[in-house]
Amino acid sequence: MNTPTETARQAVPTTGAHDPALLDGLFMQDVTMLLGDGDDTVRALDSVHLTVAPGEFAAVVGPSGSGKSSLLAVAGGLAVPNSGTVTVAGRPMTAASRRARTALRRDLVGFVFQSGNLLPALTALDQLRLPTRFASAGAVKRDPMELLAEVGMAGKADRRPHQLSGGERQRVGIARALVTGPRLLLVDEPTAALDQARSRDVVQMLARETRRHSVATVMVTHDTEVLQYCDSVYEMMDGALSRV
Ligand SMILES: Nc1ncnc2c1ncn2[C@@H]1O[C@H](COP(=O)(O)OP(=O)(O)OP(=O)(O)O)[C@@H](O)[C@H]1O
Repeated sequence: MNTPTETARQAVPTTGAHDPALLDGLFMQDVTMLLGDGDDTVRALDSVHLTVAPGEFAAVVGPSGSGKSSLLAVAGGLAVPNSGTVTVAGRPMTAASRRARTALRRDLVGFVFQSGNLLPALTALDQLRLPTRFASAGAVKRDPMELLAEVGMAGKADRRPHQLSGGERQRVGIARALVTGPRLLLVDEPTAALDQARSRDVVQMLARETRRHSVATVMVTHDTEVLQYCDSVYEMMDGALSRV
């Protein structure tokens, strides 16, 4: 059986024509994005190539200001690059109108933020129920209680964020991101607010959920300790991405 990384390599032919519409997971080809204007223009992404297959857990490291947030924004259709191709499950995240991009993002992409970003007034269970209400009719919806159980939070389903620890909030955030059955999971510094043991737990959980749900996951991190749980590691430097 192929590892996710081998599948990822095979997914992009090195020669000849290929059709991004046939590629599952995340596919980014020759993506360049300029930010700012005039003398202050920055090449936030510089000819970036990245393929992440379903079930693959990819990490992106790099210094502050190197373009990691820009990469997540473009992959998730929150920003449009100046040039290049970005597809998720074969659907174009670049060419579509803002409205179409919003719909694609809602149905195909899950986001996990630094500190969970939960809504203070909602219980853990309601954090997961909310996005299922906004998902389109055809979108996959997973059972919120089952997902909470998967991340070890079934016993605390009725707790609000202030009644949870940082690691627990992050688990709920991961479950929430998965409840609409995304094909791409974008994770921004999930361990920034956690100690080493909890960081490991959370990242191991991300690795497990990535495989279980066959989602392509991209995690930005400064935490080199957790890279051992990832299938592939990339480094961002002045907007250019290279495999480590
Ligand atoms: N709106 C903007 N206008 C001009 N330049 C910008 C803008 N947003 C970001 N930049 C610049 O683009 C580059 C990439 O920024 P980005 O936020 O993607 O980096 P990062 O690697 O995520 O940084 P950090 O780790 O500090 O979050 C930086 O040089 C930044 O200053």
